Amino acid sequence: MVLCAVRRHLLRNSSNGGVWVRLLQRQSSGCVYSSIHGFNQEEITEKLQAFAGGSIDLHKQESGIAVLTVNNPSRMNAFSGSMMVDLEEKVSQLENWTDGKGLIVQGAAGTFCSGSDLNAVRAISNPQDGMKMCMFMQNTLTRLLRLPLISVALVEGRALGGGAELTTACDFRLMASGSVIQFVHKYMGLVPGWGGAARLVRIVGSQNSLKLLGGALKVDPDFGLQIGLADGVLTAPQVKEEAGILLQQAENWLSHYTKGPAPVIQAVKQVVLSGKELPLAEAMRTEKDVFGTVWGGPANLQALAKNSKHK
Ligand SMILES: CCC(=O)SCCNC(=O)CCNC(=O)[C@H](O)C(C)(C)COP(=O)(O)OP(=O)(O)OC[C@H]1O[C@@H](n2cnc3c(N)ncnc32)[C@H](O)[C@@H]1OP(=O)(O)O
Repeated sequence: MVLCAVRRHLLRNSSNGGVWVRLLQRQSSGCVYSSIHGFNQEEITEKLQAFAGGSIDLHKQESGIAVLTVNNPSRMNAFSGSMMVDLEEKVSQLENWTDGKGLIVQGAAGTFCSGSDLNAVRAISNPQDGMKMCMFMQNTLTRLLRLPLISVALVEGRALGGGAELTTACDFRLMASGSVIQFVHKYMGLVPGWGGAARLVRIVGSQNSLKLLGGALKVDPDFGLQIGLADGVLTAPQVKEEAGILLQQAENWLSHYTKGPAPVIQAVKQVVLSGKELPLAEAMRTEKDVFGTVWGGPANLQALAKNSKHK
């Protein structure tokens, strides 16, 4: 539905150089829930803000790769309510980053994320509030996955519960040696609610998903590679002083896919996303429209002028 709107939008503007800016703006409405589903963004934002602590830090780099850090180390990077609101704001900023090409999502201080802050969970343990929080996070994580950036979750330490769900809102997952992704929801008397189950099925299939959720299995890097949850394994540094090495390794890995001009990389993400999310005919039409944004564009004309050979 959203990409259909994007496609119509592109059609109206395909001869215009500002098309990508408008495409990005349009994507910010790429939510699953709106007022017609009884979702009231202001109301839940206010409620979440009451559970403070930690932050989501965004660092945009010259390379076109941004780093988003889940930062609440004293609680193993658990998501407080204010961090959920913070994440939504950072996703909005990324939607408007016209020079962006890639994104790395990591946790602070050597671990990824231990899910919802259990203190907040206890305070809003009624189903109504739970579902409002769930709609808020589904909207945000859907927008994160739909960013016109190639995204990677860099998993170090543990990704538990909502933290495991967050990894599925990225295009790829890189696991550091010794790391674990675990959908521990069953142990909490829950199922995923941040869209993690729906995305997991699309990544590892329904058989593997049933095993991971039903057994709350610990996914280490080898198991992650075997079932397709992990896309690569990185060697975790032995000493604290070398902590930045892992991020560097992840940037090197990602740069293989983000090398090139931003409009082309963003177009790559867009055609793959529409192929994944839309029925075939609509995906084809979207692909044609996105193609129209790069055909005859600066990168295309430069390549033609160079008479490129691809040996
Ligand atoms: C969307 C649904 C969800 O996400 S439900 C939440 C799912 N997550 C969990 O249940 C994680 C529960 N926590 C744990 O299993 C352990 O704390 C893990 C992460 C394995 C770390 O163990 P360990 O290395 O022994 O450290 P620890 O337990 O002493 O933790 C350090 C401090 O962090 C805190 N912490 C940890 N996780 C959370 C959390 N999700 N919410 C709130 N606080 C959390 C611990 O309570 C502990 O705090 P303190 O030092 O005792 O004050």
